[in-house]
Amino acid sequence: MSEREAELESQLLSLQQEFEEFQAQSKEYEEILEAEVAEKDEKIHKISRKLEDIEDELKDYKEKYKKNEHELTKKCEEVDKLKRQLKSHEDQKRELEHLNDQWEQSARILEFSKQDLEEKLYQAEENAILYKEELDEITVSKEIELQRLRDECKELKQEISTLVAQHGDTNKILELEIALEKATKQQENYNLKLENAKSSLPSSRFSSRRVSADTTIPALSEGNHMLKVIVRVRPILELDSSKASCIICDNNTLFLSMPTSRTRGRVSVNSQKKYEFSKIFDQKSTISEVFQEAYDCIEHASFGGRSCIIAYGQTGSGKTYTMNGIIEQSFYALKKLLENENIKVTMHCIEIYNEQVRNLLTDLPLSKNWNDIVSIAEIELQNDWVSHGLSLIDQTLKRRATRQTSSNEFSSRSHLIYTLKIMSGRDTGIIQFVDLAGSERLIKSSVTGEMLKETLLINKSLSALQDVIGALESKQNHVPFRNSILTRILQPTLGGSESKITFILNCSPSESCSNETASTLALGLRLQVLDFGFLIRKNLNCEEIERTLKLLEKERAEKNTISRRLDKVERDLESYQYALKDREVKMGILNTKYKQKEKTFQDEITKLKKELVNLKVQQDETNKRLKTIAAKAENENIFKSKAAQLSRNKDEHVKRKGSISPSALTRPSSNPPEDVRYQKSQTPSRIPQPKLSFIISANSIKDNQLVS
Ligand SMILES: Nc1ncnc2c1ncn2[C@@H]1O[C@H](COP(=O)(O)OP(=O)(O)OP(=O)(O)O)[C@@H](O)[C@H]1O
Repeated sequence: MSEREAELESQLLSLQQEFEEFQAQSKEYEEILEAEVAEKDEKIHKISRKLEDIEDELKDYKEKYKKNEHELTKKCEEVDKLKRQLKSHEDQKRELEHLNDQWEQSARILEFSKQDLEEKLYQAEENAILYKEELDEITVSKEIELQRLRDECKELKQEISTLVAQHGDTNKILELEIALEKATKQQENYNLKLENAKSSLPSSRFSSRRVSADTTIPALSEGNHMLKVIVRVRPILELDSSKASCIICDNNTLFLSMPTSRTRGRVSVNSQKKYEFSKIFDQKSTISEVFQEAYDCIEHASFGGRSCIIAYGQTGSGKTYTMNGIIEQSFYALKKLLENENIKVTMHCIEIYNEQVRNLLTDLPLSKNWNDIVSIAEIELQNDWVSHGLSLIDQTLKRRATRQTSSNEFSSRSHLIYTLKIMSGRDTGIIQFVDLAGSERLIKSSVTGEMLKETLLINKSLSALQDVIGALESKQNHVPFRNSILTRILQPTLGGSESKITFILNCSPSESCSNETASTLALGLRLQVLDFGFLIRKNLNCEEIERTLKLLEKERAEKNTISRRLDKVERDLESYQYALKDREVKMGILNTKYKQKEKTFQDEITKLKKELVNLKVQQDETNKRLKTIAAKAENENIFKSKAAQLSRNKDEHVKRKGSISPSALTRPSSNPPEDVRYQKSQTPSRIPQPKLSFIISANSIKDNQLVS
């Protein structure tokens, strides 16, 4: 082997070694890259999956949002509809108020004409007395004349008989007989006139007053219902938000100051309403005074009749306070009235809460099955029935459902009914004491949720009670007792044919309660006018009065219908206003929720976009590195071809050596060929190429995917 050959061989060897090193290095590098690419692949895959999920979720939310938007539009339309309804109700209310004003005006006119008629009646009665006196005088004078005629007749008869005896003159006898007949006829006429005058004379003022004093309570219907409406005003208390009083009582007239307009929340003008009731108890009244007015109910029950004492009014107006006092006094009064009777007394204490019934003498829960509860709840009181009954009532008061409302810290949220049955022989007297739940205006009480349901049900049962009384008042064939549990339980005493009812209107004098007081008194007025005409008709028989009363009655019925409609519209208005408020609140919550969700999505999308940008940067870096590797592989290829060229040159040189002299072959070459010098730093030939093309293509695919 020549020196040149050995040199080339060593060069080749070193190149081969260098190439192997490079190959090993590049393999290592390739593995790292492959692992890195696989990892990136995995990450990209995961992210694209997450992206897809998020896109799906986004799509879902967009759909939901669209749906909610649709719902929102629908709700907005509903709100608009409600607003329109509200407006029409307000218009209706205004119209009804106008009608009411008109009615009040015509009622005032009728009241005047009633007074006028009463005046006329009084005059007629006065005249009747004078007429009677005159008639008495005439009667006396006529009786004297009659007596004179009788005497004359007697004288004539005697004269006739004397004449017949003395002369037998028939003409004279005939003349005298005619005169006698005339005198007799005249006497009969006088008698007849006297009788007629006596019978046509109206009863005296005293007698008509006596009749009305016997029937002081107006009848509720054709039957013998007797209703008495009384008012009790409690004093101003610590709990009242306004200590100013809006009520002035003057005997049985009550003046109520009402704020009529408000400027920036401050009352600017006050109007005064006047009410008249058969009895008004002012702030200083005692329970004994109030009880005196309910006494006839107690007496009636002690005789086996049906009686009902009801306390009505807004929450905190003193219903429970008054009713407790009345119950206690009633028990003692009944005991006194029935002292010598052999009686059996039963009692049940029922609470009606949210149209469910509870026996307050047990710990059993509320139930819808009112009939069963009522029949089971009845218990017989012991011999000392007064103290037994009162101690049981004490227990029930502790069990009653109460709640703090805007107007009362311990507002009773249930209707409480105590029913006492007094059995004596075959007679059974029943008396019901009813402490109604506080009536509250929805807007003022600003209630929501469970409390709202409670208030709505209380108001519903109170209006059912009004409807029942209204039906009894207008003598309808159908009385809607079935509309609420309250009216069903009160049916024995309200619906009986000989019932006595005392309705106590409890009022708070606080200025802050003037609206509630006005609505309590309005109900009282409706009750008070029941069958006023019936009472008058019973005692008087004047055509004009009859006509006027009929008119008055018609007007009253009309007014009551209008008032009931007004009440209903007001109630509806309150419910609508509440519903509107509720919907607005719900819409607000929904909007906030949407906004929150939208923000969360936006944040997530921003985060993902950032991640995507980071990944792209990483991908670019990887691509750059791959490109460097590809360039290196390119160089390697060039190096390989150069190495091949070198080996070909070597082969040629060997061949040429065979033909050229050995000296020429052994001459050392001071300058190795240019390409060999270059090749020294390159990779030797016949070394397997790293599989870079795969990596490049795989990465370019990923790159393209990411870009897309
Ligand atoms: N005539 C009165 N004299 C003094 N205090 C009274 C009088 N009437 C009521 N009160 C007091 O007023 C408060 C409210 O009365 P009460 O509980 O009887 O009202 P209510 O109408 O039954 O209320 P609710 O319907 O909310 O139960 C109580 O503290 C009571 O003692």
